[in-house]
Amino acid sequence: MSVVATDLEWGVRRRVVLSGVSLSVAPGETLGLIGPNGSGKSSLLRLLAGLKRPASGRVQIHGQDISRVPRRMLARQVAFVQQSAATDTNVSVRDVVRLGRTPHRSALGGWTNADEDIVASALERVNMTGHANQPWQTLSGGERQRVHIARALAQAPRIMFLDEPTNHLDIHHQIEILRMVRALDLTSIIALHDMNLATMFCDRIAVMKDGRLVMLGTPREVVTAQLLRDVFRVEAEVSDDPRPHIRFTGAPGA
Ligand SMILES: Nc1ncnc2c1ncn2[C@@H]1O[C@H](COP(=O)(O)OP(=O)(O)OP(=O)(O)O)[C@@H](O)[C@H]1O
Repeated sequence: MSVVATDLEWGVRRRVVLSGVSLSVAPGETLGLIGPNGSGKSSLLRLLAGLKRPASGRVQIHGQDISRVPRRMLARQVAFVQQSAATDTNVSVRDVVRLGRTPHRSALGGWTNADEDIVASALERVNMTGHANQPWQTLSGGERQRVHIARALAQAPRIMFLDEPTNHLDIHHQIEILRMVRALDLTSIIALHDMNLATMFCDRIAVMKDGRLVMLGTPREVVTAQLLRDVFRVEAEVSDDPRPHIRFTGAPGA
């Protein structure tokens, strides 16, 4: 499913947080969202997923304005993996992943074997089958992150939004999770701080700065020494074989 944003504006009280953001993500594409702290990545993801309403502008998913799509229908199509999301504490890992099935269940329909199989396979995909009966609150930070991703997988969405999905993960699981998301037959938009991971796993990269989208293109077009200096205020060398790879050399003037 495609995601198209047109001229989004959003703010809090009198402060403008996002301004003039337009972008278009093709069905099946993996888009990376990068930018310094506070540049508006999470806010933009929330607007694109329909969790917040823009002050002006609009978001269309599969050609439909999401402000007109009923919430339940939207929840069947869109999954959102938040940064360090809180979950009710007194539940098992399997119960957390079962929550992903909620939008697909009818008011009268019970829990089916098909639901249980989907939950089991979501746990398997993130390597958490052995933890299925463990209380949620006893998990490590990285394990929680993987369970949140399993919950999103159990939702069987057509579009997945992920806000810093790798921030608690060891390098093996960072790569595994991004490889898995990329291999899924869905559109994904992923806010990431690690630019080398963004260049490895994203078809295109969008760059946010001060609430504006300042660049959008392939990793090769976007990830340059100039961009790293202008947007992130770091000096770096970017090699280009076969994808851009960044070696940081210091802060400007350091
Ligand atoms: N509900 C809110 N109330 C007040 N300010 C907010 C709110 N939501 C976001 N902001 C502000 O908007 C700006 C953008 O925040 P956002 O979380 O979108 O940035 P980000 O690029 O995701 O940052 P990070 O890389 O640190 O996660 C920040 O300055 C933040 O303080």
